[in-house]
Amino acid sequence: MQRTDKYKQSQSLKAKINQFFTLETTEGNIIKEAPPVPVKEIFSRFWPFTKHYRKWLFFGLIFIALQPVASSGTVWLLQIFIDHVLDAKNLTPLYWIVLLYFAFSLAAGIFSFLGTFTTNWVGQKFVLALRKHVYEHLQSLSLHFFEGRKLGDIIARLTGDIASIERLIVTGATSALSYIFQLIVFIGMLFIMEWKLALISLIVVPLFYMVTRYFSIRMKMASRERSRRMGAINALTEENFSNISLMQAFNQESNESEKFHHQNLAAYTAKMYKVRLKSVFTPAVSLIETAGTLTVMVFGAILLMQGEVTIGILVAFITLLKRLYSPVRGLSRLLNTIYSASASAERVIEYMEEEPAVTSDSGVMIENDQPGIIFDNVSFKYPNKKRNVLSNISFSVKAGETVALVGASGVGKSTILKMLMRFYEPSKGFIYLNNYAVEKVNVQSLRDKISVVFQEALIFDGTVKENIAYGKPDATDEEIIEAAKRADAHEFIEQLSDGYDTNVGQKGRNLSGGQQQRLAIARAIIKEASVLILDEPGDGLDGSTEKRVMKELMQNTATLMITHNLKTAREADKILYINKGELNEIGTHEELMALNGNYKKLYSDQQGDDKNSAYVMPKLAAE
Ligand SMILES: Nc1ncnc2c1ncn2[C@@H]1O[C@H](COP(=O)(O)OP(=O)(O)OP(=O)(O)O)[C@@H](O)[C@H]1O
Repeated sequence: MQRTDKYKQSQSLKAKINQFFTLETTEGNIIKEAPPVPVKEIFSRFWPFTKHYRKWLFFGLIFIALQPVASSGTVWLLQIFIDHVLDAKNLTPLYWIVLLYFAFSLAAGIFSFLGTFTTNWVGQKFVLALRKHVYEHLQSLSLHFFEGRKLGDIIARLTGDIASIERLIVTGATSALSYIFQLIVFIGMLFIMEWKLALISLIVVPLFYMVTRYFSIRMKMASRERSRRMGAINALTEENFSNISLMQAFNQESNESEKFHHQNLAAYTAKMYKVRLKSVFTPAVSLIETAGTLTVMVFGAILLMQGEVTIGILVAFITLLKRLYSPVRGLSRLLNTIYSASASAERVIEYMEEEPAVTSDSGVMIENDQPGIIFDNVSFKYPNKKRNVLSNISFSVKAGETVALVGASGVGKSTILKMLMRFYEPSKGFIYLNNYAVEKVNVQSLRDKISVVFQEALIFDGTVKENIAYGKPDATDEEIIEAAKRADAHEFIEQLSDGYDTNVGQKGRNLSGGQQQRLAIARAIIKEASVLILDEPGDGLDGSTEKRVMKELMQNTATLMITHNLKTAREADKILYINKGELNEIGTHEELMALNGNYKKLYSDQQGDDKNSAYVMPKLAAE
C-alpha cells in the first residue's frame, strides 16, 4: 500500500516537473506562424546590414578582446603577490605590483568602455538600416499583401522584432566572439599555469553544452509563441481603437475585451514559460560551475600536497577558473538569446521574402498628357480566389469624357479601378493609360498621371493644408486655396478654428464626412492629372454640391467613375453596367434605357425608391 502511494507521489511529481518544462498553448492565435529559418541563414541574411560599420565593429572587437587580456594580467599579479611577497616575506616588489595592478585595471576599464560603446553604436546603426529597409520594402508590396495582414502585427514586426534581431546579429555575434576570445586567453593561461588542473577544469564543458541545448530549444518555442501573441495584441488594439465608435455603438466592449484578454493571457503564459526556463537555467549553470571548481580544488589540494604546485598558482588558478566560467556562462546565455532572436528574425524574413507585386523602379515614363484609358479584353482573379472576378472587360475613356461604372455591390467595379492604378496586374488582356501599356510603364509615373478620390475619403492626421497639398507637395498657399475653392471646401475651412492650419485629427475625425470628402476632392484637383478616378466620390456631398464639384474635377480629363447613384451616372458620356464581373451593357443613359435591360431595371428601382422616400421633397428642393 505504502509503495503504491510512493509510486503515485513520484508520478505526480514527474507530471509536475513535465508541466513545468512544457509550454501550454491555447487555440485562436490570430497571427500565422512564420516559416522556420536556420540560424545560419538568418545570419547571412542580416549580416549585410552591418556593411558600412564593419570597420568599427572590428575595432570594437579588438577592445573587447583586449579587456580580458588586461584583466588576466591582474590574476598574474595576484600569483606574484602571494608567492613573492607574502610567502617570501619580501616587500620590495610590492611597489610595482600595486602600480601594475592599477594600470591593468584601468586599461581593462577603458577597453570595456570602448568595446561596449562601439558595438552598441553599430548595433543601433544596424537597427536603423534594417528598419528603413523593411519599411521601404513594405511600401513596395502589393495592396493584396496588406489586405491579408493585420496592421498591428506589421507594426510589431517593424519595431520589437527588428530590435531583437540586432541582439543576434551585432551584439550577439560580437559577444560570442569576445567570449570565444576570452576562453582562448583564459584556457591558454590555465594550461601555462598548470596543465593537469587545466584539463580537469574542462571536464564540465560538455555538461554546459547539454544543459544549454535543452533550454535553448524550448526558449525558441516560447519566443515564437510570445512574438506571435504580441503581434496579436497589437493587431487587436489597433483594430479595436481605430473602430472605437463601432465598438461602443454596438456594446461590444466586453466581447472585445474578452478577445484581448485571451491573447494577453497567451502572451503571459509564453512569457512565464520563458521565466521558468531562465530561472532554472541560471542556477543549473552555477551548479555546473561549482562542480567544476570543487573538482579543481580537490585535485589542486592533492597536487599541492605532492608539491607539484605552489599556493600562489592554486589561488590564481581558481581565480582564473571563475573568470573562465564567466564566458562559458555568457556563451550559454547567448545561445538562448540567439534562439529567441531567431524567432523574431523568422517573422521579419517572412515579410522580406514577399516579392513586390509590381516592380516600381523599372518601366518607361509616361511622357504625355493626352488623357485616355483603354481596357482591352481584361480578365482578373484575386490571388486567393478560385474564380475570375472580372472577365473579358473592354472599354475606353477619351479625353474630356466621363465613363460611369454601375452595377450591384461586389460585381468588380472597384477592382477595375485598382487594376488601372496597377495595384493588381490582369491575368489576361491589356490596359492602356494615355496610350501607354500600363504593364510596361514605371508605376510612379503611371500614378503621377492619375488623380483619385476614394470611396472612403482617406484623410490623415495633419492640417487641412497638408492634406490638400498631399496631391502636390510643392503647392503654394494660393494653389491650395484655389483648389479648396473649386472643391467647395474654402468656406468651411475658413470657419475652422485655425483655418487652413487646423489639425483634422486621426483619419480626419474632427471633420464631417462631407467635409472630408471635399478635402479629398481638393487634393485630387490640385494634382491636375490627366486621368481621374472617382470611387463613389459624391457619397458625402449633397446633390447640388456634387454636381458643381464634379464638373470642376472632370475638366479636360479622362474620368472613370464608380457610382451607385444613377442620377450621377446619367450625366456621364458612357455608362458601363457590370454584372458578375462581365460588361453587360454599355452606352449613354438614353441608349441603355432603350435597351430595356438590367440598367433600366436598376434605374427604375431607384426612381421608385425615391418616390417612396420620405425625403423626396427636401432632396428635390436641394437640387
Ligand atoms: N483583396 C481582395 N481579395 C480577394 N477578393 C477580393 C478582394 N477585394 C475584393 N474582392 C472580391 O472581389 C469582388 C469584387 O469586389 P469589388 O470591390 O471590385 O466590388 P465592387 O463592385 O466595387 O463592390 P461595391 O460596389 O460594393 O464597392 C467581391 O466579390 C470581393 O469580395
